[in-house]
This record gives sequence, structure tokens and C-alpha cells, in this order.
Amino acid sequence: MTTAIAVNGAAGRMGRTVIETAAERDGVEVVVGFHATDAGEIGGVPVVGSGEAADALAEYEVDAVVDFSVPEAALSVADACVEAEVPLVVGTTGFDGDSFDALEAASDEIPLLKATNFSRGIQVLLRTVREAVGALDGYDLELMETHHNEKVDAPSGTANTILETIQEERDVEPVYGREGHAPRDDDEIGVFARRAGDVRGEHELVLAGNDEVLNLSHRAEDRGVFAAGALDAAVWLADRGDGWHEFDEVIDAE
Ligand SMILES: NC(=O)C1=CN([C@@H]2O[C@H](COP(=O)(O)OP(=O)(O)OC[C@H]3O[C@@H](n4cnc5c(N)ncnc54)[C@H](OP(=O)(O)O)[C@@H]3O)[C@@H](O)[C@H]2O)C=CC1
Ligand SMILES: O=C(O)C1=N[C@H](C(=O)O)C[C@H](O)C1
Repeated sequence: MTTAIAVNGAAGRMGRTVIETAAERDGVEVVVGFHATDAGEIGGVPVVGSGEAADALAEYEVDAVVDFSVPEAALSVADACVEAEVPLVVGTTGFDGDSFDALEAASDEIPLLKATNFSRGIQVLLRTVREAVGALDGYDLELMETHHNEKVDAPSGTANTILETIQEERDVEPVYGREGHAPRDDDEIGVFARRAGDVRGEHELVLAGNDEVLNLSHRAEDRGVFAAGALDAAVWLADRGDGWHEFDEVIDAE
């Protein structure tokens, strides 16, 4: 059986990568893309304006939407998915509290899966972070991420997810881009975002005691790794019930 996919943000870096990745694998077909304006065709896929999304979801008999865009556009396609009753996979990062709440509300009416990082390595990293922070009580924690020079949100969504994972284990206060003249507090975690070149995505957590240092790091080398994970999530989500889902569930189901 083939899962029919629509891509929101089709003309972007990730949107194009999803279209390329899907074309190379069995079981999925990108049947339509959405962009802020009508973008003609990308990789043989028709790309229509996002205002036409709800109609296009019905016309192309879409089984699931994959979104890599901007928060405003993700919310707009979520409305279209609710209208057309189509599951939605969200990879977009940079949501503020209100826009996140609006996205969460959509999951009352459709199956919705959101992940700040669709690489499998990062999912393992998150589990390892939880274990390491729990085991190394009192170690200083510092979090770094590096991304390409076009990225607009900082810190990255993944860095925020790592931070939230740490905060479930320990009461730490983030200090973003530390500066000034004072030693660090025991309960602070430095968080640093670097933007340079076309770095696909690097994340590192340092856990330092006085006599040892543990570095937990991950580097994505190709955007295809995110696209593959998002497509796996879309295939899985197409058969799920309404509600909020996590990428972990997709991996655990394998
Ligand atoms: N979860 C994960 O694994 C990953 C998440 N991401 C996240 O995905 C998002 C996109 O990243 P990336 O592809 O690099 O960014 P890009 O800027 O390359 O792509 C975003 C695209 O969305 C388009 N867009 C803007 N408004 C709309 C709209 N109303 N409807 C449809 N499309 C619209 C933009 O168009 P225009 O340029 O014309 O404004 C652009 O083409 C970011 O939030 C990023 O952090 C990225 C990689 C992995
Ligand atoms: O914008 C990107 O490129 C990426 N964004 C995601 C994030 O903000 O964490 C995931 C990945 O690191 C690439």
C-alpha cells in the first residue's frame, strides 16, 4: 500500500528534501506540495498556494501531511488538515507558547505528531541525556548547538527539547549566551547557538564533574535523515487515531 503525502513548505530546504527522499523509496508518494504562493512544480510534484490546501487535500486524496515551514504556515495547514480530516506531521520549530497551544488544540480533531528532530540518533541522544543527567548528580551542564546561517530560530528546537528533557530530571535554569563577570551558579545551564555555513545540525551536551567530562553529541550530515524520519512518522500516523503523538512512538512500534 502507498501512503499519499502532501508537503507543506515544499519549496524550502526540507520540503525539497522530503520530495527527493520520498521519490527514492517505496510505500510513499508525495502527491502535492503547498507553498506561500503557487510554485508550479518541484521534483515532478504540483505545488499549489497554501490557501488552496484544504481543497487540494481532498482532491489529491492525501493520507498525511508533512510540514517543514514556519509556525504561522504550520498553523494554517493544521486548519486545513482539521477541515479535510487528514493527519499532520509537524517538523517546524520556533513555536511560541500561543502558537504551540493552537497546534496542540488541533490534535483534538486529527492525529498530529510533532518532533523538533526526526533523526533517530537524536532520539537515542535524548534517552541517553535523561540517563546521564539522572546518574551524574551535581555535574555542571552546558548545551551547544550549531546550524547553517539561514536558520531563523535560536536556540534550535532540538536544543529546547534537550533542555526540557534535562529539566524533567533536574531543576536547572538556562543562561543563554553567557557574558559578564561572575562564576556560574550550580543550578545553571549555559545554552549556546552558533550559526555558520551550511551546517546541517550539531548538538552537544557537556556534563562536567571536577575530575571527568562526559560529552554527548550528535551531528546530522544530510537533511535526508530528517526527511526519512518524517516520512516514517507520516506512514505510521496515517493509521492512528486523533490526538498528540511523539516520534518515540513510531520508533517503539518498529
Ligand atoms: N524536525 C526536524 O527534524 C527538522 C526541523 N526543521 C525545521 O523545519 C523548518 C523549515 O526548515 P527549512 O526547510 O530549513 O527552512 P526554509 O526556510 O528553507 O523552508 C521553509 C519554507 O516554508 C515556506 N513558507 C512560508 N510561508 C509559507 C506558507 N504560508 N505556506 C507554505 N509554505 C510557507 C517558506 O517560503 P519562503 O521562503 O518563500 O518564505 C520556505 O520555503 C524550520 O522550522 C526548521 O527548524 C528543519 C530540519 C529538521
Ligand atoms: O533548521 C534546521 O536546519 C534544523 N532544525 C531543527 C531544530 O531546530 O532543532 C532540527 C535540525 O537540527 C535542523
